Amino acid sequence: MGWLQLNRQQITTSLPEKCPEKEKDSTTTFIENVNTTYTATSQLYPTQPLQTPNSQLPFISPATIATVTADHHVLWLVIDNIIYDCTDFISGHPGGAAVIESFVGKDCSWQFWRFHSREHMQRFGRGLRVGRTKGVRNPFEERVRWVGLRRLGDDGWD
Ligand code: HEM
Repeated sequence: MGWLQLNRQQITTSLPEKCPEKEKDSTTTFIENVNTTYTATSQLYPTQPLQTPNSQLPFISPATIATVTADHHVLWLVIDNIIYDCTDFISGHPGGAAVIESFVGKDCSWQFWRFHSREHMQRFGRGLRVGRTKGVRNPFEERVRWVGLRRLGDDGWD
């Protein structure tokens, strides 16, 4: 699968033994580490309440998605015309960061449904919704797999 790169490695960073930073409170945020691009964008396009139906999410055009994600500081994905902000989620994604990074600003609906259930989406995806859109392209064509008269994975849910 050309579009898939699994990354299960645990990325750990440790400070050298004699580093003075080790003495400091681990909750300190250093100003040079604050991503102002993301802060501004997340204020402009906040994640939406869990109870908001998809149809009532704010509409964000494909052009805006392209602009917002252009510098890859803001990691938006589109799945079934819903925009998910994975900027904070990416570091904890069990499937690794690379797969999410490779779809920033793009549609990845069919790839997403190959690996996740509806329950995954409800539990982990719903809280990441920032808006809805229409017309964002998936860079890869889906190879349709057929089982009898039904499409594999088609459980009738939308
Ligand atoms: C809204 C965005 C996403 C959310 C909330 C999400 C959530 C999750 C969760 C909860 C798991 C663990 C599943 C389990 O325990 O069985 C997972 C695993 C995984 N995800 Fe995602 N994911 C997202 C986007 C993506 C995308 C775009 C891809 C690639 C197309 C991807 C590929 C994978 C893979 C390959 C795994 C590992 C599957 C396995 O080990 O069987 N994810 N993701």
